[in-house]
Amino acid sequence: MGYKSGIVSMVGKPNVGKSTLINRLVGEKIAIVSDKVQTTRNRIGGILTTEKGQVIFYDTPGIHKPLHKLGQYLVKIAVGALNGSDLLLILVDYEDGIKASDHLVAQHVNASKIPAFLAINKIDLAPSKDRLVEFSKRALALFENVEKHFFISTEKGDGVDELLEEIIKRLPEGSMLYPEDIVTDRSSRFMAAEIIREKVLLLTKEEIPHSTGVYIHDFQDRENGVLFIRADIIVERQSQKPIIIGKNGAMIKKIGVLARQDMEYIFDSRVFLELFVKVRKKWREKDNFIRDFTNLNEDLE
Ligand SMILES: Nc1nc2c(ncn2[C@@H]2O[C@H](COP(=O)(O)OP(=O)(O)OP(=O)(O)O)[C@@H](O)[C@H]2O)c(=O)[nH]1
Repeated sequence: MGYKSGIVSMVGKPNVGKSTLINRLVGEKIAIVSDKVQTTRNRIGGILTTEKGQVIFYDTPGIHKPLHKLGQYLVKIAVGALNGSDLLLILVDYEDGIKASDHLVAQHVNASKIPAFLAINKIDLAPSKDRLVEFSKRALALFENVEKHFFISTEKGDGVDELLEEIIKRLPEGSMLYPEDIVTDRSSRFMAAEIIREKVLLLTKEEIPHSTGVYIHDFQDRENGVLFIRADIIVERQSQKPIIIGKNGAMIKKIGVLARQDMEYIFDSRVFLELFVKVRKKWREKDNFIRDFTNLNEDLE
């Protein structure tokens, strides 16, 4: 068998574990992970190169019913991302069960006619094998193009190696699409913005997450070997600003420290990070703001 290569798009409702799986597979912190829904706002290619093949993973934003303009756009990316994939990897969540959002995912997946694997995730939370089998039957009934299904725990790692092996086997023969040492096709700017947003989500409460954007103003290698990054955290309401800044600046300092630590690890460089908070009313309704603050790279219609 020759060398394999191809694109695998992960699909599944928000919070099903797509980012965790990509991180586990690719082994570096690429897609940001949080326990709040709709973390992933963009397509993040995690690239995995082994002796047998190269897989380009796309982590698509969760497909869900759009509630506002940004939501509509996210759905558009999720559906658009399926075209051009060699294989779809559908994730369903044992813990959360089959919901309306899974039916929505199934609609898009079935319409695409692209071959698919189904991964039943979070099996570490299942009380018995029987329950899992019963759940898998219900999940399989939703999808028309599933060739194989797998039981996995992206968090614990169970079943992930076997899944990967089968994915590579299923891809077409072909040479590497990217150099061996590349793990993502996203820009460092994008990664920096996502890291900051992850820390905001992690440290603030419910009122903040869905209305937060990050805009990277400066991203420069300085002569002294320090990477200088200046970024704005964008909120929608004046009342949200003090939450992010915190008492005497304590919160923004914490966000900055945690983000900088991750950046230094990922960029393998010392990082100087400067953060500001800006209020942009209703930015999620305005195309130019959406483009800047979510770092989306595709044209809005
Ligand atoms: N117990 C358990 N939790 C998991 C597993 N996989 C993911 N999680 C948790 O589920 C939550 C969501 O995981 P993500 O990887 O961010 O999910 P996602 O599908 O990328 O989410 P969106 O970006 O919102 O679409 C996180 O809190 C994970 O820690 C698993 O196998 N077992």
